[in-house]
Amino acid sequence: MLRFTGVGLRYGAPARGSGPGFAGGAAPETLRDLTFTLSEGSFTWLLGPSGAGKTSVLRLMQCVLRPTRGEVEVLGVAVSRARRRDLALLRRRIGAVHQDFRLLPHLSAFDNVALPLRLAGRSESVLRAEVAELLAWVGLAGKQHALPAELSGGEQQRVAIARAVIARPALLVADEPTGNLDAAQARRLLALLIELNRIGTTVVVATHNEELLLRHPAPVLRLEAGRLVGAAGAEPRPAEAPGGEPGRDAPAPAPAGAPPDDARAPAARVSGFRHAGA
Ligand SMILES: Nc1ncnc2c1ncn2[C@@H]1O[C@H](COP(=O)(O)OP(=O)(O)OP(=O)(O)O)[C@@H](O)[C@H]1O
Repeated sequence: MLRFTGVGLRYGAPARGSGPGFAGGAAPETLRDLTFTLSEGSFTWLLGPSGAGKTSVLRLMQCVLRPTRGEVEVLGVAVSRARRRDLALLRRRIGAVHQDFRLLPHLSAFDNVALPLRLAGRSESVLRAEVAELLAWVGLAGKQHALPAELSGGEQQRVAIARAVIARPALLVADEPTGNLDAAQARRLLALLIELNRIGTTVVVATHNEELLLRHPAPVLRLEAGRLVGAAGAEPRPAEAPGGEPGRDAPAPAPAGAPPDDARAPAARVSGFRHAGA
């Protein structure tokens, strides 16, 4: 479960509880009064104009930032009160796709994707097949040995996505994960996120890509100037389609070009699946 209670974030200020005498600073808050709960296994779109605070919300969910006010609870852990060591362990259960990819430049595509499994102590013989399968699924079978600098922006984004999902995290946060992908690749990524969610991962995706919302209607958190807009921040309907109403009651049919059922993402075919640390 993911719970924000009265959360405020002010960049440049010490996190709540990090030192005595903290008065709050003079800069305006980037995030203000965020209160919402996302249940375990949910799928949520995070929307809002540029600068609204979407990346900041995802960083709080990833536990790389602590709130300056209020409380963030991630997978049962209250982040403000958690010890550094516990936060490090918690982060291993969270997959993240960053807007700027953050691939390790000296590692090949294969080794970047393999990293979370190696950190989890998986044997080389097992991880080799899993990494190869996922890289093939995202269309990079021939690029396993390429360094990030030898890949296009879209290819780097696909490596970043594969790295985020390979360990089947309990929580996946993705920041504009289709920003560098063409329409077909974006649909394939969506299929991967849906399969991961279907086997239990809580998924939160920040996006400006309206087509994705129409294809996969799900609850929406909408931010404007650091605040949630809409009732309690959770809207049950996706953005309206031009000339149509794709709401939750009438999910959009998969348009032509969507992956067929037999093209299920690798995550869906794993039997006996358990989330990292579950
Ligand atoms: N490290 C930082 N230090 C200071 N201010 C920051 C920092 N990161 C973000 N901000 C500010 O916080 C505000 C929200 O930024 P954020 O990146 O969360 O928005 P966003 O909705 O993700 O935007 P975009 O859609 O353009 O990525 C912006 O005004 C930004 O300048």
